[in-house]
Amino acid sequence: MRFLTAGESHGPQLTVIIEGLPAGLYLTAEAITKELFKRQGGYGRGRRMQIEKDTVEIMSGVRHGYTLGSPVTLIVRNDDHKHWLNIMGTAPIEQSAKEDMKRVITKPRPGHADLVGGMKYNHRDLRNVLERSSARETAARVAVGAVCKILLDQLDIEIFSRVKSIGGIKDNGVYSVETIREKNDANDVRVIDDTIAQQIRDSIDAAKKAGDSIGGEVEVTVLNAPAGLGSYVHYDRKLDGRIAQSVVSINAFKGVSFGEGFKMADMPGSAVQDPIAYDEGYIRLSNHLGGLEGGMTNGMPIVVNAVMKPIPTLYKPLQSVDIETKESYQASIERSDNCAVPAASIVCEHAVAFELARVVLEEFQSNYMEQLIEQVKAHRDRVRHY
Ligand SMILES: Cc1cc2nc3c(=O)[nH]c(=O)nc-3n(C[C@H](O)[C@H](O)[C@H](O)COP(=O)(O)O)c2cc1C
Ligand SMILES: C=C(O[C@@H]1CC(C(=O)O)=C[C@@H](OP(=O)(O)O)[C@H]1O)C(=O)O
Repeated sequence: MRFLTAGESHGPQLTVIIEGLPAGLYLTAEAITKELFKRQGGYGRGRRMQIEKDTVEIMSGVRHGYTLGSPVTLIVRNDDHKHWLNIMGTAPIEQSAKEDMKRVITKPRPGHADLVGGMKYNHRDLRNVLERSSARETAARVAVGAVCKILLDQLDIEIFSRVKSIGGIKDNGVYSVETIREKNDANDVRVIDDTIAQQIRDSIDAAKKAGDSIGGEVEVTVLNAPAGLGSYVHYDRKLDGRIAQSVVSINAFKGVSFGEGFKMADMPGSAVQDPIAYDEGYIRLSNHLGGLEGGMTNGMPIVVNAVMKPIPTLYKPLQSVDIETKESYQASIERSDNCAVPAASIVCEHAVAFELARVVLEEFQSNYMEQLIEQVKAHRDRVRHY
């Protein structure tokens, strides 16, 4: 399975084509949209999210509610586009109004793609860069992940996420799966502890007031993935590596780890490796490694931690240089979120869902859903008795 996304942040729409889905998967636009709504929310988002009502439309590959095995095309219209008709229009530059040309961006924001993107593609208007480098694209990635979650649900594989810290304020509690499942969407910062949720909101407000931004850490959990997905035999088949690529490619994500993650550097081996036992199947007596050994799932929950840096657009901008005059200026200010960690946790969850679904479809015969379900069941039975 693979996908392509297209679309500029203030263009007419985002488009996704997903190729390689089995036939016979029950898929509705409403179910996908439900996941997109979660990404739209979250404390710290800017005004754009009040303009949009991210709603998915299915344009191909589904008939009477079921996938056909042909490419599935999804679109999400940008409601904000109507405010950008002249700026994002197709009229040749000579016909553009002087007013619009004044909105050319020449003062790159440190930490965003503006300067290097401009150098690389030889753009003089940095809007040509930011329109595509914007995390608007992550709405399309969530749409893909939502389809993947629906597919994985048919195989009893569940994926969810939560926020573990924002701006240094941590929700360090050890929570059961049931608690996380029940509480991760219960507040607008997606932490489990309500007192910490309020401290985080205050911290986001304080950063906003100071013209600053903050980042944080998120956790994605995958339950009931069968053992043996991925492979140890070659670098690009290792599932931990594939998940890491998928997650770090999300805008502003700078690090990923599994299970105990970077803490492992300070732990002895006896506290890191997970002892093996047998109880009508192979189990582990702990899950420090986060469900992955040798680039393969080991049957335990997969636990992915990921770090998002603070948003680069600052209302109190840092020093920059005007690319036309080469003079020192403050960077330009684009309308912006000041913290998008809660929204980004949803993106991360869906990026992991894509990698999981992709590896499942590689591993098992999957022209149609019944075949896939049967194959996964047979595999689970075999490894249980191995
Ligand atoms: C959900 C989400 C929302 C974001 N919103 C903004 C924003 O409003 N303003 C901004 O400057 N960056 C925002 N970012 C981050 C930038 O898109 C990102 O920093 C930029 O594309 C540069 O890429 P890099 O940080 O991965 O190097 C957001 C990221 C995510 C995941
Ligand atoms: C549009 C989304 O996020 C955008 C991501 C983003 C950026 O620079 O990454 C900048 C902002 O764009 P705008 O200037 O249009 O408000 C965010 O709103 C979204 O998440 O759907």
